[in-house]
Amino acid sequence: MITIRGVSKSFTGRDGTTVEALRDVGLEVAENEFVTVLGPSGCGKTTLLKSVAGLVPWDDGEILVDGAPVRGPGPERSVVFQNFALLPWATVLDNVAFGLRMRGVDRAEREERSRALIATVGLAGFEAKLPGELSGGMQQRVGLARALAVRPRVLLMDEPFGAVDEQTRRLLQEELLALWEEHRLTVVFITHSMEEAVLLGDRVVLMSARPGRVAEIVPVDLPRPRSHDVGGVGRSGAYAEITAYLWDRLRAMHAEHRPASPAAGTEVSA
Ligand SMILES: Nc1ncnc2c1ncn2[C@@H]1O[C@H](COP(=O)(O)OP(=O)(O)OP(=O)(O)O)[C@@H](O)[C@H]1O
Repeated sequence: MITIRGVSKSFTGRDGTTVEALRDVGLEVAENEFVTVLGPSGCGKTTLLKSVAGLVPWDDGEILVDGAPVRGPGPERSVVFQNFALLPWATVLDNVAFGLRMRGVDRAEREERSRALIATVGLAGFEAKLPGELSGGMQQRVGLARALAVRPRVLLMDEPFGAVDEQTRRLLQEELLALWEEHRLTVVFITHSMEEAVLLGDRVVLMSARPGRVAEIVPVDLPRPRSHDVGGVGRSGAYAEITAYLWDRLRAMHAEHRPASPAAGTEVSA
C-alpha cells in the first residue's frame, strides 16, 4: 500500500523563478490496486511518481510504502520509463538481469529468472540482441521484464507506452494487465491518454496543473479482464462514457490555464 500525504514540491529554475510542481498532494493506493494518473502537461505527474520511487526529494509531506517512509529507491519498487532507459551496450538478457546482478543474485539464478521473463513478454530468441536492434515496443517489453525481474511489489510506470505505435500500445496494455493479474502488483501508471487510463485503472487520479494537485479521483467500475476485443471493455458504452467525462474535465482545466492575452502572458509551459 502506498500513502501519499500532503506532499508539496517546488523547483527553482536557473533564472531564479519558482515552479510549484506539487501542492498538498494526497493519495492512498491499496495493495494490488492499479491506479492511473492523468492530467495536463506539466501538472507534476512525473515529479509525483519520481518522489514515490525515491528518485527526487520533496519539500513537505510524507510518502509511505507498506507503512515505511520512502527515503530513496528501494527493492520493493520498480520504475518503467517512457524512454525505456535501457543500457545500450548490454544485451537484452543483461538488461533484464541488471537489477538482479546489483542485488547479488548468482549468475545461474539471474539468467534463469531473466530468460523466463523475456519469454513472458514475448521476446524469446532475442536474448543476445542489443536494445538498438529492437523496435520501440520490443524495447519497452525489455523495460517491463527488467522491472519485474526483481519481483517488486510496486510498479511505477511513467507513460511507458507513450513512445510506441497505437497497435503495439494496445497489445502492451493487455499484456501488462495479464502480468499485473499474475504477479499481484500495486501499480501507479502515468498516462496522457484518457482511453489508456480507463482501460487499465481501478481508479483514475485526475491532477490539475499549476500547482499540481489531485483534482478528482474517478472510479472505473468496469469488469476485468479488460481488452480491446469484440465484446471487451474497450468497446463498451460505459468505457466511452468515463473517457468522455475525463475529457470534459481535462478540457475545462486546459481552458482555465489558457493565457488571456499576451499582456497577461506569464504562462510557462512544461
Ligand atoms: N528538475 C526540474 N527543474 C525545474 N523544474 C522542473 C524540474 N522537473 C520538473 N519541473 C517543473 O515542474 C512542473 C511539473 O513537471 P512534471 O514533469 O512533473 O510534470 P508532468 O505532469 O509529468 O508533465 P508531462 O505530462 O508534460 O510529462 C513543470 O512545470 C516542470 O517544468
